[in-house]
Amino acid sequence: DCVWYGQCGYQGFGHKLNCKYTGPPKPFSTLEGLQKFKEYCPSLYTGSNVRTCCSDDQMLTLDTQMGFSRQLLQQCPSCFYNFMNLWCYLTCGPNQDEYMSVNATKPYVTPKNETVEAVISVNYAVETDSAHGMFNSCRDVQSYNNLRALSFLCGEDAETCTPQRWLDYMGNSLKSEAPFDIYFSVSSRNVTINNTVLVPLDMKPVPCYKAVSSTSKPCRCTDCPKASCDFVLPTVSPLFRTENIIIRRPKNSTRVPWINKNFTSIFDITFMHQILDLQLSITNLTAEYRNENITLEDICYAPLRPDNNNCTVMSIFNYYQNSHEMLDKVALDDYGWFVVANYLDHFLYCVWDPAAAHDASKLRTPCLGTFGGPVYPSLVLRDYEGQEYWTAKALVITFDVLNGKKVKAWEKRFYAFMKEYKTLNKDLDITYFSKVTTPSN
Ligand SMILES: CC(C)CCC[C@@H](C)[C@H]1CC[C@H]2[C@@H]3CC=C4C[C@@H](O)CC[C@]4(C)[C@H]3CC[C@]12C
Repeated sequence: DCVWYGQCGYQGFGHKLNCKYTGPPKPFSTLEGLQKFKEYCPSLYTGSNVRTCCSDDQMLTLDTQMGFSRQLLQQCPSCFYNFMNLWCYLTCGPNQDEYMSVNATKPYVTPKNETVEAVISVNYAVETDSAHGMFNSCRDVQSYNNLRALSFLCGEDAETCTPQRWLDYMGNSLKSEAPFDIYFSVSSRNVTINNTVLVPLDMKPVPCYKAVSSTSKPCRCTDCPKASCDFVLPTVSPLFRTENIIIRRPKNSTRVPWINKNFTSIFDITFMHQILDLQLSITNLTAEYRNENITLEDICYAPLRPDNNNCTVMSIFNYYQNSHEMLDKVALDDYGWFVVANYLDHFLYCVWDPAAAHDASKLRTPCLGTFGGPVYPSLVLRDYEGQEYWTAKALVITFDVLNGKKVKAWEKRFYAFMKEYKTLNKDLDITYFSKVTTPSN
């Protein structure tokens, strides 16, 4: 039986909650819902009259929330399949109540003026081997910027991530995109939570060196070290390239005090506008290749293409969506007199929670970059003490591009532009270079 069905109101910033429901699973009511279910949850699909614990609109929510993870993981089909199964069983599994229980609810008044219960946290028991199997199938999946996909999905470096930490991070509504808290129990024995016995879910994960079905392939060996060569690999070509700029200011530049922190001079607002201008000029550069005008957009890595063509630009300006206007945004107190939050408060929030859709200051502006992913502070700042990012002495801007002939042409234009910029801005200490990043490192 089910523990929830359908959606009941919101929590936080537009996160949809589910309605508590104890009863048998139900069929989908639209073709769209059914198709999404078939696409994302093939292992639960038993035919067009399949009965599940998720409504059509829950499937649409799952679809919209999956974009970023899908882009990161789908290149390794077994990993993506296992990852999806975790969310499919949670959202739709017809025997939900065996491995899941509702932990807390809040009242929700329906449009028909009935008061029902909206689920605000759940317990989810996952079998130990299943959790480890899923984790292992995904742990080496490569992503851009020399990082593994897990570095984006685990909230910490892939190196230190563990199955439990991964699940805990994803289930934490303050940190990930989870609409409510999901408390995971990884166990090989039954677990009792608030007098309810849960039988840990066996998801039957597929290892990354095996194909999910006869029509799909196992993962590449760069994404799955165990997938060695019974399957022939194309010669590994360096997939990604990054164009990097590092900028410092003279030592004696004035610092920027704000609240109780002494921000370094790179956080000076005028300076930041200047460097944002530099970044935007680079985004708009055009180069010629075989009588064709190419721009960064033609060669860049845009993880959410075709839905979102914005290039991956790793820079602190993406905390402000690369917009001068967003950088200047301030929130005033109730009397419209004092500034209670500005770009520096936003910065402090975003370095702590780069994937946030909204900061927790009065600004309520997003941290997510325009390319649809988080910007990790360690990639965009240099020379800071510990985790004290406001002490950083250098800004790093990285443009992620896909290797190819067009890139060479664009790069030439980029170098020429940077050379000139350097001569015109002698007060800045600027370094720029390209880096090849092969999927294997
Ligand atoms: C990008 C990183 C930080 C997070 C990766 C995990 C994401 C994809 C996971 C974490 C929690 C998950 C959500 C948990 C609960 C629900 C409610 C359900 O009715 C629809 C799916 C939905 C909305 C899931 C969608 C996918 C989800 C948002």
